[in-house]
Amino acid sequence: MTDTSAPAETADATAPVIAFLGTGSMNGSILRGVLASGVSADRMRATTRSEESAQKLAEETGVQVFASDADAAANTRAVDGADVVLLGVKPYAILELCDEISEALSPGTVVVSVAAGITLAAMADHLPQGQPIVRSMPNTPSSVGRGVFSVTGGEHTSQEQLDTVSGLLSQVGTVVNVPEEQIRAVTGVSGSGPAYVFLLAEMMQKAGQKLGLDPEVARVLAKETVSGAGVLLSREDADAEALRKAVTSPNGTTEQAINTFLDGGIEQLVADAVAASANRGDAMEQEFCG
Ligand SMILES: NC(=O)C1=CN([C@@H]2O[C@H](COP(=O)(O)OP(=O)(O)OC[C@H]3O[C@@H](n4cnc5c(N)ncnc54)[C@H](O)[C@@H]3O)[C@@H](O)[C@H]2O)C=CC1
Ligand SMILES: O=C(O)[C@@H]1CCC=N1
Repeated sequence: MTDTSAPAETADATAPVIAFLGTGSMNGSILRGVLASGVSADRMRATTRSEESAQKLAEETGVQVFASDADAAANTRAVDGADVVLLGVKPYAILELCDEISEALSPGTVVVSVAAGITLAAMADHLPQGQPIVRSMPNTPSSVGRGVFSVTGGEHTSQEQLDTVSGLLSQVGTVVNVPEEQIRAVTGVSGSGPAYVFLLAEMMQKAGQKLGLDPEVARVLAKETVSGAGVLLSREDADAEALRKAVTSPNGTTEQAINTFLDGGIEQLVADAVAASANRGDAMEQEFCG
């Protein structure tokens, strides 16, 4: 275990205590976002697989971090006394983690899974009878407070408990409520979505290089274009179509590029890619939840 000294700020004793179990890309993004939103490190605990990553995370964040390879009880220690437990391990490991922490959970602790392909019913089978459960589909921009999350409450989750989880997640992004059968679509659009945008940036950089730009210049142009366009789109009432049209002069350069995308079938390709992500979520449900 890596036990850090108490952080300087005073913890808000009314804020929920959150345990982040498995703090890789996704749960690490949420943890960092929650911390940056002003929640005290005193109200959080985390676990990682290795002692080395536990130490790094503890030093970076001031959160108490337990390493599961050094301490077999790491996850149960982190859960003890938590109001909300965020399960952030890979899908294949979620149900085993539910079994592992079951005895340490209080009846009112809300267990939230951010995993693709793990159903509420499967989690309920691996947690104590009546345990409040929430299934969420997040995305990584939550690390900068710009995530988007779907939430779906389980059978024994009260509206108040769902509101607690939504309130927590809304500190690092936008929260939408969806029925469980729509999580596949959320996964296709926003869960996997940041990767599509980064892929576009990568491809723009490569295309710029092909046209003779220095690699570093191409990188800066692609990165600043994609992130700058994201800022424009993030403004209230901004509309993607209107913003696109504002760049596209009649018979100008952009029109040629947009027509090339459309003639090349980008609309169908994007629909196919979003559906492929959703379908993979379905297949994972079959694989891991029976
Ligand atoms: N990466 C993403 O953009 C998104 C991921 N998700 C979901 O988030 C979950 C995690 O995915 P990533 O963060 O991408 O994976 P990751 O591999 O980056 O993170 C998982 C972390 O859990 C740790 N871990 C594994 N077993 C552990 C244990 N027993 N105790 C403590 N720590 C343990 C691993 O060392 C690793 O750091 C998955 O279920 C995925 O479906 C959902 C939406 C988006
Ligand atoms: O690729 C994955 O399986 C996870 C779930 C959504 C985004 N990343």
